[in-house]
Amino acid sequence: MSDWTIGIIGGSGLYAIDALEDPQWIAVQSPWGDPSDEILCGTIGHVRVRFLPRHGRGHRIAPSTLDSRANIDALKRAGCTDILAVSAVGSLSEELAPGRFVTVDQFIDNTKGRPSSFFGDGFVAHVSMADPVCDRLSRHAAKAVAAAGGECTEGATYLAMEGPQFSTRAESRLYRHWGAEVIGMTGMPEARLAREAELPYALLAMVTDYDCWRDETEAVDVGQVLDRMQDNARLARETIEAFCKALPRKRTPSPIDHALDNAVVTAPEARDKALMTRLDAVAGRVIRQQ
Ligand SMILES: CSC[C@H]1O[C@H](OP(=O)(O)O)[C@H](O)[C@@H]1O
Ligand SMILES: Nc1ncnc2[nH]cnc12
Repeated sequence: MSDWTIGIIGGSGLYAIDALEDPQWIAVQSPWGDPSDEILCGTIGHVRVRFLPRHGRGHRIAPSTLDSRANIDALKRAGCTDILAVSAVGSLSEELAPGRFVTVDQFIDNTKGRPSSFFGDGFVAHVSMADPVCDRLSRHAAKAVAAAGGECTEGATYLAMEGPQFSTRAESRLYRHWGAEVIGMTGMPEARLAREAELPYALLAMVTDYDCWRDETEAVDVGQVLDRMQDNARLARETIEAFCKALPRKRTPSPIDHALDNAVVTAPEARDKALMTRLDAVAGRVIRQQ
């Protein structure tokens, strides 16, 4: 086995993966809440894989109520070194037609009131989100899409909306003016939390629709998203398999493994013990150092 443990977060339409050897659903407790489901643990080639369906099996959990803190914390507790998240997205760009895969490299967070940090009073920390994804994983994901026979555009700005309703036409056009290229409901705060947990994170998005800005296309509905996802599910699964199999055996360190170095501002004597206990997985590395 290599030293990669890849957490895969499966989005709409991706609730399990069949390429896993020795698959086992395992419940992982988190002090932050209930993860969306048990974690499907197994291996693909030389890589340990921990798969978590973002909305739970059967798509039980809505984007606004799914507990991203519990999900990221549980994946960290399950030993993940890196996370590849998969999402269905609407396209805000003519060139990104339904069926295409996209690696996200920037986010605009327009979600409202979701818990978006592990830190707070008693343990204040500020990580950089300037470059919110791991380039190495994103490049690797794009190559895996090509190896599986799909087409992937590298680098797009993802607008995270609250939902669960889809956007109005005015919103959809506004987001295009803001420079957003794809839209979804779950990429934030997930990406922020992965960074706080020092987990390199990449978001592989599958374009399912043109949202509602394009006059010549029907406005998005959930049927369009799920139909497109069903068409793409095989490609998504083969991409995940190709992604794991092509990882080099040796995982060289990423700067994101140390995202909390120089991020914590609360003096050791002013820290909240109860919060530090909850942070044992996410920030244990820096807590133990100080
Ligand atoms: C099922 S349509 C809207 C739903 O699909 C996307 O989910 P995910 O990002 O988990 O693939 C979108 O964000 C919404 O949650
Ligand atoms: N148009 C859209 N808006 C928000 N989330 C989506 N997920 C898939 N398509 C979407």
